[in-house]
Amino acid sequence: MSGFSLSDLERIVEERAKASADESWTAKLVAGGQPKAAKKLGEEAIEAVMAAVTNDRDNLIYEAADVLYHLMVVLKIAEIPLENVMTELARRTAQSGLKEKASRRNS
Ligand SMILES: N=c1c2ncn([C@@H]3O[C@H](COP(=O)(O)OP(=O)(O)OP(=O)(O)O)[C@@H](O)[C@H]3O)c2ncn1[C@@H]1O[C@H](COP(=O)(O)O)[C@@H](O)[C@H]1O
Repeated sequence: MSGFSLSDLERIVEERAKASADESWTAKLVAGGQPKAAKKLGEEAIEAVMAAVTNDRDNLIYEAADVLYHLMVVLKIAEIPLENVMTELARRTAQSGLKEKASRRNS
């Protein structure tokens, strides 16, 4: 166990967003605005998908880390605290994903 959490990453992103864009990738992404940052998240997600479908375990771990980091940057730009996402996930624990999907189909 690394002991490192998404909350730690959120704090780092929050802090580094204030740095100069010359010395921080985070600050550069934030300064570039949401369309660019979201596009980067999409690219990293596609790289993770490719690693998954090719059973490239090591690369999937690497790309998943890229996805989580870039998602944290996108959430930061959107001013959505990680806590809001965790609250939504917690709400979903009340129901199975399959049941939730079926309830949407019936509505
Ligand atoms: N976790 C990350 C993190 N993950 C990925 N990246 C950067 O995201 C960029 C991804 O860009 P690219 O896809 O072009 O890079 P790549 O994947 O190597 O390139 P390809 O081969 O895929 O084209 C790289 O520059 C990575 O270094 C990250 N940059 C920062 N962090 C965290 O943010 C902290 C602060 O970083 P700075 O903001 O740069 O100070 C770091 O200490 C880390 O904790």
